[in-house]
Amino acid sequence: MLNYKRYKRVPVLNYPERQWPNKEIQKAPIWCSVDLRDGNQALIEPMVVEEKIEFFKLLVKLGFKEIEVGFPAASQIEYDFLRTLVEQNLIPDDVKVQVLIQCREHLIKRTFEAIQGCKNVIIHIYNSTSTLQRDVVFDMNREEIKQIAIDGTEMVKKYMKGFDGNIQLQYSPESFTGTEMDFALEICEAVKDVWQPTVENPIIFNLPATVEMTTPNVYADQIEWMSTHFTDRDKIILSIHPHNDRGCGVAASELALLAGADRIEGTLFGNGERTGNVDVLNIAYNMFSQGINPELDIENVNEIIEVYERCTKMDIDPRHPYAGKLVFTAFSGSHQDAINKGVHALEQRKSPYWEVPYLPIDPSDLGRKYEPIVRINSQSGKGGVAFVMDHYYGFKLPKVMHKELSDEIQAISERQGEVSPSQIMDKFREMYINAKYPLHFRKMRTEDISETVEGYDTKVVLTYTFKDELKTIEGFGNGPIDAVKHALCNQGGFKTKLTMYEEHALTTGSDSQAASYIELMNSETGERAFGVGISSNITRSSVRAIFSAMNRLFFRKK
Ligand SMILES: CC(=O)SCCNC(=O)CCNC(=O)[C@H](O)C(C)(C)COP(=O)(O)OP(=O)(O)OC[C@H]1O[C@@H](n2cnc3c(N)ncnc32)[C@H](O)[C@@H]1OP(=O)(O)O
Ligand SMILES: CC(C)C(=O)C(=O)O
Repeated sequence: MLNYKRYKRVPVLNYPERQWPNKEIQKAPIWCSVDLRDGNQALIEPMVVEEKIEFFKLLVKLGFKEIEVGFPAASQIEYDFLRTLVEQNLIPDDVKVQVLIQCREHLIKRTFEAIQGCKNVIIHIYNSTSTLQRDVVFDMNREEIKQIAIDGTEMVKKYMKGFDGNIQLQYSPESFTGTEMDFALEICEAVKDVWQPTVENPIIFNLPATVEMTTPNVYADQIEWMSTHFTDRDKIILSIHPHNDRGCGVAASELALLAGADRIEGTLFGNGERTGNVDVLNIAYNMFSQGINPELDIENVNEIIEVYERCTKMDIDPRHPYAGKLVFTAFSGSHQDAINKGVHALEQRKSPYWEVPYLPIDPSDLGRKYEPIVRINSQSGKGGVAFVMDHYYGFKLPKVMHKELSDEIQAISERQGEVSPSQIMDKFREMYINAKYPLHFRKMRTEDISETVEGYDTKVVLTYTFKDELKTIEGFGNGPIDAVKHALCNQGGFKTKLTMYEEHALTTGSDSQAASYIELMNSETGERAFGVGISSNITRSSVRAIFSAMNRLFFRKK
């Protein structure tokens, strides 16, 4: 049996004044990417300088204005990377580079050497403040831990004197979520007192869920409590830095935004320590799907995936929100049916809003234009097959035809598994369009007859083969379709009734084709069959559909 008694419940904050449950996200936060630091420090193979440069360029292209580039005092690669950014002039003027350092003098000194030449830098100092780390890692009391932060801030003030660019200070009470709130507040206030931020150059207090320890509402309470208890709130940017240990990083971030966070640190696709940092793209796409401008240029998720996978050597899970290969694909019949109907309704209503069941956003808005929304396997239904015929080949099959084709495709999928669109089209062609034996239409001439013959106004002279023998016959009817049907029925001794007729253009432009769909009923037996014809001429496509239906009704092997 699982020994759950080994685990203590994380204390929750007693905070009944909370306001965040009544709020809504209204705008994008300040985004800060920590891919090149927190993400990178968790990789099996951390990125080399060239990979970091490529990744940095991607982040700039996506619109990140704050990018943590590493821990330059930690290793030569980290140091060299920042120097390369500076020396190759790769940091746009409107982008702040952020560097992480422990509150230790030799590391701070080295970091200031690394940032020489940068215009805008966020110096990010941290120390662990949680009850557990104070006890087992540092063996220090609250005052001693606070002193580390104060000393670190003073050291930054000392070294910034010889620096030309703009410095903003960020302080993280690391392991914040395991820290008593009054102590987290006390230590931040102590740092603030030393730093003396201004409204123009606010200090960033970054309150990390270094380890996600409990439910997202508790993190939101902690963030709102801090936000409402800070003094000089207008001189503070409240930043969050959630991890995803319980799989709730995105939820915790969203609730923390409601609770007053101004800024989010996270990574693309949630790379990072253990289960990762929060996935900032996920949050941004969530905002986008609510009609909020995410203020990131994320309209080509495939390009982001490509650079990410190459540089980090990590894969995106097929079910990853927005980015996974399968997240915009429906295999199951009822989902496909609803998507098929939803897409048609969208086209017909011409609404400016995207509203399709099971698809929270239009995949093409993320640059996922060419990926299949509907894939066909044994779980699929007639709506899915109709969707494939329409979306890949432009055939808008009449509803009454859906089942017959779908039954055939289902039989194939039960034998072989997934059925590709081209296999579906091949089957459709084989069943309907190529139903040209024994009756095969060749040509026809139509005449309007003013003096009606037996009440008909159209005469056709029809040439076709029957079992490869060429024949030319005449027929009369109300319009060419009726006249051809009568001609064939009289010639062959068949009695039929037309029970369905639909047609539409297949493509637009000068070489457009028409598709015609017909259902004929054998008036003696009640049996029915569909026929399909295509041609650049609408009359000819209808006649081909009649031939197809006649062959299938009277000559198909049962
Ligand atoms: C939650 C996070 O992600 S925090 C960021 C973590 N990232 C990294 O650690 C990656 C880069 N780090 C490194 O490469 C190394 O840690 C270095 C180069 C920075 C420092 O290396 P070292 O000095 O050899 O060792 P280490 O990091 O283990 O330092 C431990 C010492 O620093 C102290 N320390 C740890 N964090 C801090 C801090 N934030 N401020 C001040 N002192 C600290 C510890 O108490 C310990 O002290 P002790 O030696 O007296 O016991
Ligand atoms: C340095 C801090 C912000 C950190 O990475 C964390 O707490 O996860």
